[in-house]
Amino acid sequence: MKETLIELHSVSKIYGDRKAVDELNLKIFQGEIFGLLGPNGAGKSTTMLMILGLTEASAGNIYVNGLSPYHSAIAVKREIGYLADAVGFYDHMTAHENLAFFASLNQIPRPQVGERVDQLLKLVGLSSVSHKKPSTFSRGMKQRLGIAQALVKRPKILILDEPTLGLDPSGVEELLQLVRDLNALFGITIIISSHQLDQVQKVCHRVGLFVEGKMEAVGSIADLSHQLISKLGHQSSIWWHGEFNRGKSVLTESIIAQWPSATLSWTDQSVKISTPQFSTPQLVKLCVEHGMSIKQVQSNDLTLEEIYGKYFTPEKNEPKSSGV
Ligand SMILES: Nc1ncnc2c1ncn2[C@@H]1O[C@H](COP(=O)(O)OP(=O)(O)OP(=O)(O)O)[C@@H](O)[C@H]1O
Repeated sequence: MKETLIELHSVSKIYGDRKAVDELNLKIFQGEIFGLLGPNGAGKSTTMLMILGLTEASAGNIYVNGLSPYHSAIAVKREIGYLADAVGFYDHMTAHENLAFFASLNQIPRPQVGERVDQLLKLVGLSSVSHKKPSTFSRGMKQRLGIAQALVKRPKILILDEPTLGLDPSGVEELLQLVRDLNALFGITIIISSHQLDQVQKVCHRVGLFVEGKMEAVGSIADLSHQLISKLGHQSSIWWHGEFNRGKSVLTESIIAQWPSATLSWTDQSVKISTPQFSTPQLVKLCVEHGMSIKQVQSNDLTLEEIYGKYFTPEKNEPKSSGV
C-alpha cells in the first residue's frame, strides 16, 4: 500500500472576498511525481505555499509527514525543498559560493559543505560552470541551480512552482529529465505545478486538475481519460472509401437503436460517433454490415490537453451532432 506523505482535508484559503482554494481534499503519496495543473490564478501556488507552511490555511487541515506545516513549521520545512517561480541568487557570488552559503544557512556542518555542493552541482549538470556567477547562466541553468539549492538539505519532498516556464525546448527536456532522475535515484516525492500540460504529462505519475480553487479531477492520465470518457462519452471516428451516402440513414437508425444516447456527426467521407461506453468494435461491425468499405478507424485516446480542454472549457468541446 502507498504511504501518504502529504494530506489536505477540506482546505480553503480566502483572500478578502476571494476563495483562492476551495475545500481541497488531496493525498500525495511517498515517492510519486504529482502534477498540479491549472490555468493562471487557479490556486496552485497558494496550495504549495500552504503545504510549505508559508501561508496559513483559512480552513481545513494539512499534514506533511503527519505534521502541520503551520504549527510545526521548522520540522516541516526541513523535509521540503522549494523552487519558487522566481528564483534569485546572490550575484556577487559564484554558483558554488551561492550553494555553500545556502548550505551554511541550513546548518549543514562546515566540513560537509564543500563535498555536498560539489555533488549537487554534478547532479544538476553544472559542475563545469560552478565558478561562474549565476547572472551569466541561461534560465534553464538557473532553474537547475535553484533545484540544487532546494536539495541542499536533502529533503524528502521537492516542490517546483512552474519550473519549465520560459525555458526553450532543450531546457525543458533537461529539467524534466532531472526531475525523473531525482525521483528514480533518491525516491524524492515531487510536486510540480504547471499550465504546460504536454510537459507535465511526460513525467507525472498522477496529476490534479485545478480550476478556480477547486480540484476538478485527480488521477493518472489513464484514470483521467476513463473518468472523462464515462462523463462525456467515447468517440469513434470512421472513414470510408467510395460512396456511402445511401447507407447513412439506415446506419444511423441501427446505431440509435443500440445506443439511444449516441450522437453522430457526418462529413462527406467520415462519421464521428459518440457513445456512452467504448463501442468502437461493435460500431465497425455495424458499418461493415451496412455495406461501408472502411478506410480508417480512430478510437479516442484522450491526451491530457484534450482532458484539460474538456474540463476547463466544456462548452467548446461538447460532442456535436448533425443530421444525416
Ligand atoms: N497574497 C494574495 N493576496 C490576495 N490574493 C491573492 C494572493 N495570492 C494569490 N491571490 C489570488 O488567489 C488566486 C489564486 O492564486 P495562485 O497564485 O494560487 O494561482 P496559480 O494557480 O498559482 O496561478 P499563477 O500561475 O498565476 O500563480 C488568484 O486569484 C490570486 O489573484
